Formats: sequence, structure tokens, C-alpha cells
Amino acid sequence: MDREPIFSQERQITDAGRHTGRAKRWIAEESRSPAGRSRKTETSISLHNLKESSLRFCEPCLFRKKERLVAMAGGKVYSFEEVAKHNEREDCWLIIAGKVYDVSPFMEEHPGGDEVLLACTGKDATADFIDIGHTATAKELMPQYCIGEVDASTIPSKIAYRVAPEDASPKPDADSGGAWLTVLQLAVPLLLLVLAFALQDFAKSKTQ
Ligand code: HEM
Repeated sequence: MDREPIFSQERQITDAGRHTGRAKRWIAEESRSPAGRSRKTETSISLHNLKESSLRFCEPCLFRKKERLVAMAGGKVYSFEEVAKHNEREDCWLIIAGKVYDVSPFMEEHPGGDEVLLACTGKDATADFIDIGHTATAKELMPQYCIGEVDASTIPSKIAYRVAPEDASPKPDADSGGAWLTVLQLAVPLLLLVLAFALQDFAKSKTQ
């Protein structure tokens, strides 16, 4: 299968710099050509919007084509909370590499099934997406579902998972058992010490 490594932190960071240069060259190129002139403003906006955070997360392939860069300029910036609300089969949004994807129309077609996509809502699905080893074909499909970017500052650093009440509540039996164990741990050596002295005294008195 045609698998290529993507989203590795190291590659994202080094490529981020390259994208900027490449994109800038493209703007210069576009603004020179009469056809490109009308798109100049739009493209400049797109580059202006590409903050450090989005560049850091960007997948080099997604930037290769000019159309994709322009498409990103129209994309909205969503908060993590807003994206997380879309967690149903008919309304399913995913966060992958800093971008937001509305995969609702893709649920039935997704070769991996809709359940996996649903399971990836309400979190950053980048790692899951990478772990599968999606091919270039999958990555080519992605831009059509991209609806914007996620505001990186709103992504919780650690997702708090709900713990069932019975697991979370302290167990009284275990606690009192623990206290007894501590008492025994202190008392047993003391008792042994006292016993040793008593035996020593007894032995001495016998010899006298
Ligand atoms: C916009 C997002 C996504 C697109 C466009 C997409 C597309 C695809 C495509 C085209 C395939 C067929 C194999 C390939 O060409 O790589 C595939 C397979 C698969 N995908 Fe996705 N996918 C997306 C997100 C996800 C996410 C977030 C997961 C979560 C784990 C996932 C799990 C899987 C699984 C389990 C398979 C089956 C792999 C296999 O059978 O070997 N996908 N996906």
C-alpha cells in the first residue's frame, strides 16, 4: 500500500518553515500573472491566517496544491468545545492535525466504518488517524471535508475522563484495613523485641 509518514512532530516543525517560503513564492508568482491577480488578496489573507500553530500541525501534502491553501483561507476557527458538540452519526466533526473535518457525509463510505469515526469525536483524533497508517488516497479525500481549524488554545491539555462513582468513591473497608495493617506493622516488631528481652532475662535468671 502507498503509505507515507505524516504528521511526525519533527517533520511538521521543519516543514512549517518551508511552507511559508513556498507559499510566499507562490503569492509573488500569482500576483505577477493576470489570472492570479484577482486571487492575490484572498491568498494573502490565507497566509495571514496561517498562524504558527496551524503551520506546526499542517500536513505537507495538504499544502501542496494551491487550491487547498485558498480553501483554508475560507475556513473558520472553531473552539474545541464547539467541535466536540458534533458527535453524532449524522453530525460528526473530527479534529485532525489542527484542522476540523465534518465527516458526516463520509460516515457510510469510510472504509474503516463509522464507529471508529464516532469514537474519535470530542478529542484530538490526530494520533488515531496516524496510527491507522492512512494512505495518500485518504489524505487526498480530506480537504473536501475540511471546514476550518480548531483554536489550539481551547484544546484541553489533558482530557478528563469520567470515572464511575463506585470507582471514584473511597472504599471504607479498604481504608480501615489499611489502618489495621499499619498498627500491626508497628506492633509486631515491638512485641518481638519485648519477647527477646524477656527470654534473655529468663535465661540469665536460670544460669544464676
Ligand atoms: C477525514 C478523515 C478520514 C478520512 C478521509 C479517512 C479515509 C479513509 C480511507 C480512504 C481508508 C481506506 C484505507 C486508506 O486508503 O488509507 C480508511 C481506512 C480506515 N480508517 Fe479512515 N479516514 C479518516 C479518519 C479516520 C479516523 C479518525 C480513524 C480513527 C481511528 C480512521 C480509521 C480507519 C480505519 C480503522 C480504517 C481501516 C484500515 C484497514 O482496514 O486497514 N479513519 N480511512
